[in-house]
Amino acid sequence: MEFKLMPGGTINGEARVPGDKSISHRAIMLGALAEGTTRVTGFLEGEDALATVAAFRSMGVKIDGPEDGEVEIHGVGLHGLKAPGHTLDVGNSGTTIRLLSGLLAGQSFDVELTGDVSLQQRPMGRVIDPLTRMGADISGPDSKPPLRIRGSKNLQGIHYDLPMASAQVKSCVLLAGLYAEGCTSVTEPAPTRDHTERMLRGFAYKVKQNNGVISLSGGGTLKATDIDVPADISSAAFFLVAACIAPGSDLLLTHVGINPTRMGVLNILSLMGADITLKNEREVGGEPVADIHVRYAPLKGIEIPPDQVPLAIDEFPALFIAAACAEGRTILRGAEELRVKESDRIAAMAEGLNTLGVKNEVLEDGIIIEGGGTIGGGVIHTYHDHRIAMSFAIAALRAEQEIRILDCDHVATSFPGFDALARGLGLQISTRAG
Ligand SMILES: O=C(O)C1=C[C@@H](OP(=O)(O)O)[C@@H](O)[C@H](O)C1
Ligand SMILES: C=C(OP(=O)(O)O)C(=O)O
Repeated sequence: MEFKLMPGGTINGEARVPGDKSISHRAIMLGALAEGTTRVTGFLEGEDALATVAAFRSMGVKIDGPEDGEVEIHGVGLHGLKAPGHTLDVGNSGTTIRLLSGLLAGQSFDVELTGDVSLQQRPMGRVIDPLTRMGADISGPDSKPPLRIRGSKNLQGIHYDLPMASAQVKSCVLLAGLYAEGCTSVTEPAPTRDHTERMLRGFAYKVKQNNGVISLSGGGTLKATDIDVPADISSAAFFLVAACIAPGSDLLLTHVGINPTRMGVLNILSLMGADITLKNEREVGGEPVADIHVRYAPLKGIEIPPDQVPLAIDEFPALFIAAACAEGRTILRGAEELRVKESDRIAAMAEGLNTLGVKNEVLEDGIIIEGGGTIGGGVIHTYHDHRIAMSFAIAALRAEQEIRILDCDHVATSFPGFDALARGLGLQISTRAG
């Protein structure tokens, strides 16, 4: 599928974007391993979260739905999973493969995990290393998928000092820790999203946090609970930026998760001069939520504070579009993790910005973008990456010519219905098979 965008437009109205991808994955995983039935509302019916559902169904877990965002998971307890009998293909989802690696390292059966062409290029050494230290038997060619995990290993709790700021690695180690003897603890170089810790507590599992050390002990049980998944701030980010850059825009995004470990996009846009206000702040099932009101305001380029980088990691493709529309220069450093996402997001964004005539300089760990010039048009390659596709779609609001975006099927991994919602809010987007 391709997107075609006519230049210009404003963004107006009210919308609730689909459910949070990180929370949706974790709801299925913990619900499956809990005692009792977990009911989820607001679940993301995107391909990544559905890959997690399919994986647990293949391991004998009865899951009803999703239907209109509602899912019922009939938990089998921490030791109730069954051997899947075939390779688990988790598609495009890095979160699924890395978190599952931790959970499956402590099972009594062998399992193989793989994914699509993009996932097969992503580094798995980052989970193989700590899991091996815990006593797991896990390997993959060149430390990439397919991953083979041999069961019946007795895992030992370890302390792991994460070499990179990654919530997936942190979560992988903590989830393996549920099956390990003794205490498993982690420290991270910078805070990353804490949905796993919050949700474990929601399932009545004790997780401690002391002076930056996050720890739990193996051998407990998870108790089923109800989960209301907020709208995904990573999906909201495209429309936040869209409304910021298109003169005349006025947008309300409802029920968005504003967990402090996900707030980087709001903090960075505010530093750039955005007109954003949070309304109706509340807490839903252990996660803070708000309605976000955003109006057009002229943006200025900034040097992005390093502590905001892990808190906005998936939002940088959209933020690069904001930077292209801002007056002056925006500098991002310390974001080398962007190179190992669904695509090398620094390279893919730089290539697209070049196509549109936006001056930029690629750094090993970031990019410098010269904003305020004209944005042209052209043909964009997405490299199998949903966030590259959606970012260049919103760039059309300030472009002078048509933008064609190739290979947009992957948008459905995180944001099913993006094009229809975007059209309803004012983006001049059409789709075509291709
Ligand atoms: O834990 C999670 O749900 C995620 C963690 C992040 O990945 P890293 O842990 O690789 O930074 C993020 O990019 C991904 O979209 C979701
Ligand atoms: C990096 C992402 O997801 P994952 O790692 O789960 O593939 C993303 O959604 O931007």
